Amino acid sequence: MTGRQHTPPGAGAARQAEHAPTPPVALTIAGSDSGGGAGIQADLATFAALGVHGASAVTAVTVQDTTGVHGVHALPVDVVLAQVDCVLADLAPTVVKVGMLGEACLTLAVARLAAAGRLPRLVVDPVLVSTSGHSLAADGVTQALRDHLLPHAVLVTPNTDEAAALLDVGPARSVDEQADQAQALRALGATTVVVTGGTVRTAAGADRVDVLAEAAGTHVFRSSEIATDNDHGTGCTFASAAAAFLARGESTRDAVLSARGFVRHALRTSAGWRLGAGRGPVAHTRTTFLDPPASPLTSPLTSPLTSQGAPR
Ligand SMILES: Nc1ncnc2c1ncn2[C@@H]1O[C@H](COP(=O)(O)OP(=O)(O)OP(=O)(O)O)[C@@H](O)[C@H]1O
Ligand SMILES: Cc1ncc(COP(=O)(O)O)c(N)n1
Repeated sequence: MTGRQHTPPGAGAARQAEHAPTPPVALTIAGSDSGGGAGIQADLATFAALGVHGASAVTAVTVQDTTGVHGVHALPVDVVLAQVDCVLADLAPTVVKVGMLGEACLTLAVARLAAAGRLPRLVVDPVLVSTSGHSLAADGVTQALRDHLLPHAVLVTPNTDEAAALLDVGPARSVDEQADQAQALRALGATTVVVTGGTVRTAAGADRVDVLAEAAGTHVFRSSEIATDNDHGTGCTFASAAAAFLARGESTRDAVLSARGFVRHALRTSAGWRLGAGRGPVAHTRTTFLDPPASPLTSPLTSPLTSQGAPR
């Protein structure tokens, strides 16, 4: 080739993009939701929205839409572990998020990897039952999670029903009971536990309450409920957003606060959507959180830590 090469329009931008900083990598080990609202699909969309490269190990294929779960097909344990192995070896994720495991044998196999120190900064969303009421966990999963996997987690994110099931007690009837359950779960060995989705009736409607338990104490985050029919997958989105913020370098407590802000923004953004005949997905990727790219981790995601009465 002779002379100066022709530079096509936009090539400068393309070259710049080639030199974008390497993103952090997170691995999600979770089930597929064919409707795209929860599970692997929610996790990867959330990672992408937050500038984190998402790798995935699929544990099960669910036949699912916004109206419910119509079938669950577990993948063989060795197929799941092969996905995890190759991602760990090649992409070196710095955070691993676990969602639906489905079967006790897989839960135990993942716990063995965690015990061997192979799952860095483990975030566990102990998925047991879908919001639509379909079981996503076979016999023995609850016990395997409680006795073998949770003790290795830096963060566990049960909703109030999952917390009660893991502790084999009734659902919390007050914020104090929700806090007691968060601390009781933490006593099983996880560094931090946040029990999500408590509801407190108010004169104006309702508040949603998440309670975080850590070594330093218990923190209650309380905000007004967002009126929407599109709340399918909020738990997966919350846990994967927390994993993404951990991967971006935030402390666990800050990552939880940022994840809360992300989910609330996603809920608000999708509140007017009509996707499917049932409870639609939240707006995982229609967020403007990280715009402009400069100082991406400041407002409006983060909010000061408060006990009682977090930002609305
Ligand atoms: N309608 C709502 N308004 C405000 N916050 C909400 C609403 N629904 C869920 N959240 C928040 O979303 C986060 C995770 O929600 P939640 O506890 O409902 O998870 P989950 O029950 O595991 O969700 P899912 O099972 O649907 O994936 C929490 O911070 C919770 O407070
Ligand atoms: C594959 C998969 N993982 C997790 C959930 C929980 O989400 P939800 O409680 O919103 O149904 C789900 N429905 N499907």
